[in-house]
Amino acid sequence: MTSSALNHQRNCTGTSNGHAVYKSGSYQVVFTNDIDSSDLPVEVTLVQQPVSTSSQVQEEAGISTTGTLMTTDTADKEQRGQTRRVRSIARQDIDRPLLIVAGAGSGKTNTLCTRAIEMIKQGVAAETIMVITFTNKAAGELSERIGKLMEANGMKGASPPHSSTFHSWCYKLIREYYVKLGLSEAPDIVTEDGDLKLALHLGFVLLDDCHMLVQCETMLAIPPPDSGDGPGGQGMILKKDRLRRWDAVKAQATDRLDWQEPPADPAPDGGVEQNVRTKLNSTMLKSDFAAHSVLYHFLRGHFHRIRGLRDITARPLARPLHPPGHSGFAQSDAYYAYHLGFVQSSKTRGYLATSYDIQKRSMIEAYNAVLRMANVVDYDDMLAMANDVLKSPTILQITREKYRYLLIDEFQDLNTVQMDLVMLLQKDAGRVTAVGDERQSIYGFRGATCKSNFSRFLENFVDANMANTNNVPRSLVGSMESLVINYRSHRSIVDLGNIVATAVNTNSENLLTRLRVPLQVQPSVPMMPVVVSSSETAESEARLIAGKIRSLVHSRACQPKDIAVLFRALKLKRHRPSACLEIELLDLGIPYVIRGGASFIGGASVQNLLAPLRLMVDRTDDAAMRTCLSEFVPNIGPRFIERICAMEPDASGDSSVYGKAERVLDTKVLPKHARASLKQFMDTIGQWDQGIGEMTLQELVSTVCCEYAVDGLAMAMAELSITSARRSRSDGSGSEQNFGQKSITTMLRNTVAIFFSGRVQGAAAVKLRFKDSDMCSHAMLRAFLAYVSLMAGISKDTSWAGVDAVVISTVHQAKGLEWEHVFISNFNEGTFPMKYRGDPDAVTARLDRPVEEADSAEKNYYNEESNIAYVAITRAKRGLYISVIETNPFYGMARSSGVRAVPSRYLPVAMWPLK
Ligand SMILES: Nc1ncnc2c1ncn2[C@@H]1O[C@H](COP(=O)(O)OP(=O)(O)OP(=O)(O)O)[C@@H](O)[C@H]1O
Repeated sequence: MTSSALNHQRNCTGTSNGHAVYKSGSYQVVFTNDIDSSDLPVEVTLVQQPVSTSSQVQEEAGISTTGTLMTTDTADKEQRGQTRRVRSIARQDIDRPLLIVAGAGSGKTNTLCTRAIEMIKQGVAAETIMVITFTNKAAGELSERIGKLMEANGMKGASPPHSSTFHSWCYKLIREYYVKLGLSEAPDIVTEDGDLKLALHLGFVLLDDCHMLVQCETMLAIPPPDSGDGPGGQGMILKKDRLRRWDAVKAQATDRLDWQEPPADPAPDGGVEQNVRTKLNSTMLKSDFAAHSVLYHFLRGHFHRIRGLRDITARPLARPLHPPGHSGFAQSDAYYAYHLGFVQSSKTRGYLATSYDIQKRSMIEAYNAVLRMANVVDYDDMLAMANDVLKSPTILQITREKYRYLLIDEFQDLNTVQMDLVMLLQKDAGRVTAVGDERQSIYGFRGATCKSNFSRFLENFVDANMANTNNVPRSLVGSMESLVINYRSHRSIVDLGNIVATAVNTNSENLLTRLRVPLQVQPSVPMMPVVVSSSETAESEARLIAGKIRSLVHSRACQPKDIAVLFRALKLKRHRPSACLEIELLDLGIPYVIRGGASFIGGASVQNLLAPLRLMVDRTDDAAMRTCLSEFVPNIGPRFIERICAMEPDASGDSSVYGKAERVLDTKVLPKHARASLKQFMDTIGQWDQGIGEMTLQELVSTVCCEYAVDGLAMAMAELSITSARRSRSDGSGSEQNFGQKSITTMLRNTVAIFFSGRVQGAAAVKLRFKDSDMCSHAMLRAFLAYVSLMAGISKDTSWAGVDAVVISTVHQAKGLEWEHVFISNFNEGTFPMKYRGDPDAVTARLDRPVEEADSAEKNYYNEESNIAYVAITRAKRGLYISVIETNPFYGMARSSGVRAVPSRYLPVAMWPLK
């Protein structure tokens, strides 16, 4: 018997209105099934007792409460009281430091914005105020809130304070003072998708099998044949086999990368990617020794790593690793992600400066060297370089004058370098306001130094405005305020947040634990139940959530954009945890967008199918053409694709792969059977293109699916995860294969339907006034493809901002945001928290961990995991729906194994779904 069932037996106390009622402590658990479809899993609703848990939690924390509901008058008074309180905090001496430590939804950001307005009211020039946060979205929200407050305070039209992210502010500084960094021109920002992966790829590409590894090692250790420099360079007699091997290395590299002889001068408009290629090409071809050695180290770092990986997984790298845009890229994406993740997190944590092992160091150094050669900076560079710029006393003075007041949101997320920047700017003046919440510290894995941020603030800004009341030694206190009322959420959501926040055994009693008080709710806030549901599988969970979303949207309780579904992670190996939900939402015609992870619709199986359509709107889309060649043209493999790519551009300079494929048909470069298949493909695309204007978009998409959907099936099965693929639908569609194919086809057809539905407010379809009965045009097709990219989380196109769609997001990406209704998927052990694997690389090494706590890595890890649960819960304003899956599909708990998944430890036992 499961523990939830035990709990069921223990607590059942009778029935009420047809529902079984269970009591546990101060909870009332109502066993209900209020969802229309009878085959849905049973849902359990937690309703708190009238004298709510708020009072219990507050009493335990020593906070008195009457626990009674207030009248409207009282609520108004309460509201006015809070407004006064926020103002009084905001007005505290603006020239002195202020630290506000408070829980989720308690108005920290609000208070920060109000303080900026107070500063302007008191005569501070707006342009000397800098309000700073972490993400563009949060910075945008800050601007919006400040704008509204300015309007409310009669300052409409006046110039607002600067609001920026740390990174964009640092980048501005670097661009202004790049000469001080010894750079000849201002660096560009490396692009996540292209350049970073390319930098790593340049190492990988030569190393995709053992044979090549050995060759690279040998060949790169000696200068190439035409070298005049380097050790043993001049006059060195190279044996014939070595010469041959060198040519072989170069030939393979040429094949893989479209390696070209570098032009005399890099094309000025060639872009960052071209520059990286050109410079590294020349290191190979011209054998400039210094650059050659950089490449050598770069490669060395990688193949040690790759060998290590190979040992761990005991799997050879069977597939070549492909550059972004190459048709095989999706498969190798995981490798890039792994290596990029490693390099970036290592840089952030500053391993380079510590005694990290030599291979890893050389890998990072080499990676940095590639970026420097291309004169691009990544996000870590921006911070470190800004710190370097500010080492100049003159620049520091100018910058301090320019930004006299600094206001920081999400203070707990600063890393050491960001904290150093704050100190550099404000240590003497102390005109700094910081707001934060230790409970929302979830970026330890990226180097955030939460605890030391607070203590550094307090130690450095000892000039206290006022002491905190929680027995914090006055000598330590800079200036603190605690906001204790949550203005965002309904009572039961706040209660659950408090339970998660207090249930966790935190580290020893420290300053912050003394500052931490449970959140209270506005007494006037009505009580809405937190809904806990239990589903058998990921598929039934998806149906349950999608069904609930449909009822919310249909009942006009809210719009799709007021709803979020939060996942702990959106990509686990090759599984896409959101895949089932995406299918269900599309089935129901509900638009969605993905934030912070990979979606099923963004995965290779669906995106490959869109490649022919992409080609139709842009024949020069080489990535789409390569995808089509490798996925949909029989008899054409990687070798033939490279032969096509190696064709010369035509007289007009057309160097597109599509153009080359057309020309290759008139040559004997490919064997007859391959040419025949290629011709058939090109004819099909040509026919479809001619058909544009004669069929609707729906017909066009259906035609493409009919022709090609079956080809991407294997990948789709993997992405849907085994359990999804095994699902047999009630419509009797039968086999796994049918299901996969049907899913993809239906998904795309449904996506088209949503595109036209007019639901996607602010979207191009609406702006351009397309109708589903219109014949498809190139403009319509382009808009549709842009929409799919947005849904998939691939696009960063801002013209789609404000799209009315359900947000599917990771918890990390949801930080600082709020929605009317929040669903949390898979609230199981193993997901919330994710299992500690004891690997400091992967999870929890933190710079702020004192030496004596070194053995408490696991404890720190689970602390941060509980913060993640806390952040997820506290994003909800009105409705919180927690879903437990009984057979957790992502952690090997297959139903057949008989192992039942356990609800998350953060869910009080009284709330466990009963079966
Ligand atoms: N004094 C107030 N009166 C009414 N509503 C408020 C007040 N302060 C904040 N709110 C509302 O409560 C919600 C949360 O506010 P805010 O985002 O400022 O909190 P926060 O402490 O920064 O939250 P988090 O740390 O979870 O991101 C917002 O919807 C905001 O409009």
